[in-house]
Amino acid sequence: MYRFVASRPLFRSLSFFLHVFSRHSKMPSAQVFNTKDEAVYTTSNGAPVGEPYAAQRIGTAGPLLLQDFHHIDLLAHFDRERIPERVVHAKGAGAHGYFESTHDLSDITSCKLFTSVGKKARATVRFSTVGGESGSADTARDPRGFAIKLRTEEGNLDWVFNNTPVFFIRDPAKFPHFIHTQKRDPQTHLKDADMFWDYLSQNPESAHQILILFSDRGTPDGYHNMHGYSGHTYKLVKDDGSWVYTQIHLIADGGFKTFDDATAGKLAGENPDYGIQSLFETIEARKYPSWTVYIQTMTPEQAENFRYNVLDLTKVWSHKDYPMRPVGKLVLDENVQNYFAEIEQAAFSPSHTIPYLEPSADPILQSRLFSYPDTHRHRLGVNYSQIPVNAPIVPVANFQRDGLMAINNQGSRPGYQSTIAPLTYLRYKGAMNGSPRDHERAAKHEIWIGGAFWDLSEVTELDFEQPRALFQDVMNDTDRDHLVSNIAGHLGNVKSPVIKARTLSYFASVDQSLSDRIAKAIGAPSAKPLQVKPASEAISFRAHVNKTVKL
Ligand code: HEM
Repeated sequence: MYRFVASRPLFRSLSFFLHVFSRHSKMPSAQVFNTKDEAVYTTSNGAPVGEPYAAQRIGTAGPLLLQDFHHIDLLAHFDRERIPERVVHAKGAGAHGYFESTHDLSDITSCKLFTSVGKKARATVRFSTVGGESGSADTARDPRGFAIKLRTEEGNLDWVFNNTPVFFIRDPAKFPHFIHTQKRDPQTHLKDADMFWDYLSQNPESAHQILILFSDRGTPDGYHNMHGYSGHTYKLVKDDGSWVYTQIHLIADGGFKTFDDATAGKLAGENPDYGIQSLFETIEARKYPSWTVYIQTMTPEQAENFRYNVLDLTKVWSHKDYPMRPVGKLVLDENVQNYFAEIEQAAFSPSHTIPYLEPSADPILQSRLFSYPDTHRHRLGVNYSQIPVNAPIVPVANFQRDGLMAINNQGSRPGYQSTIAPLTYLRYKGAMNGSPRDHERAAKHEIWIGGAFWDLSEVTELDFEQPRALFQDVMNDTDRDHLVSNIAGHLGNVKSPVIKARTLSYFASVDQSLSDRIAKAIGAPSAKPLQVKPASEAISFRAHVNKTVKL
């Protein structure tokens, strides 16, 4: 009795708040159940229950009764509360908001979202760390995920981005190896510095990303004070079949704020949920976080003359040669009502795209197009796209039927191409992969002809140019001091002298003084750069195109 009397005023004000909030919620798929003041406590089949804490038993001390559905319902559901956490990016935070187009891109794309100034799409965003489990610290040194779902009139567009413009790998089969080295050792079940640097020093194309990760950008101040980058090259397509390569950037209007290593480490102990909390409280205080969305573009001809492979995710495009062009704004203005329903169950995929915004042939991106829906089927079930947070705001009409949790099973519509209730087919000229294109340039980078190769990229001197420029020209003295001490703090834990020496060679390939400063800090001998082929022996994108494409 005491429990109910004591908790009722709190329950009443909370449920009133949820009720009011849900009525005004702009989030189309947010669901709030039983928040009305007069809600009656029930079993899952809606039958009223007198006392939630009571269990049926024989007498007052005998065994429990199987007929007490309330009790079984309660426990059985509780036993199944957990779903698999994401294999990577398990720890996260999220909110809702909107994207608004501020500039007309109709000279380069027919994508409706980007060709009409003022067009808006409701958004759900999930930020995350990568390597840690769902209870790990928000301030860990790690890249951050920045996943955005935009609900457009032509279906959902997901931008599954990170807060760094480059990545550790460019050969997709390396991903599970790399991730395993960031997670726990199979025997000790501990994170392991030897494993971490053993992998990286064998795969030096990671150097660019590692320099960013071990700068203070590796420990952002919360989730909403950072930029987001597509990293991958995408394609913006026009109705006439012409297209440009593009890179997408979200630049935080409040700037990219970071912590130094000591502050991040302290917060990891004191408040592991710092990022979740600061995002929620910032939105509650109506200081809505916002980003300006820009693109860089490159024509197919420019791509063939670009110094780097346009499909290489370890490289950035110079802003001078490929200027940033504004596109729109992303604003987060609504906290979730129910974290699990609206964020944990959110399923983002680079393959969720809309007409005229297409993936490039970047092999990592191509591999991700498969991996995300695959993991969603495992994590959330085959009908994951019918969960309210994932459901498009436009009607879905196709021939997919049944399966676990089929909530929108498309009524009486026949499950085959039928003349009884035919579906209408919109024959876009330039829409989605494989549609007809009449432009010669499109054909050139669209029709790939060649043998089936086991492809694996090679590291050359070219791979150290951008990290070297980052270290020597972009970073200032403080940045460089922090970089050295952040790396030394981690590499100093490595036990194997061989791995330590190879890692110092890896950094010497970027800059000898960087390597020597780290070596001094960890008390190791100076190391020479890795032996790799000269930049002139790197296979250019033009050579790849000419080798595999015949018109
Ligand atoms: C071959 C390379 C990659 C593979 C196989 C891969 C695979 C995965 C998988 C399986 C998940 C878990 C998804 C889920 O359970 O919902 C995930 C999450 C994620 N990945 Fe990747 N990933 C790769 C590279 C990348 C890259 C290059 C980026 C960014 C440019 C990225 C950004 C993200 C983000 C933001 C999430 C979290 C999505 C969310 O918040 O639900 N990943 N990745």
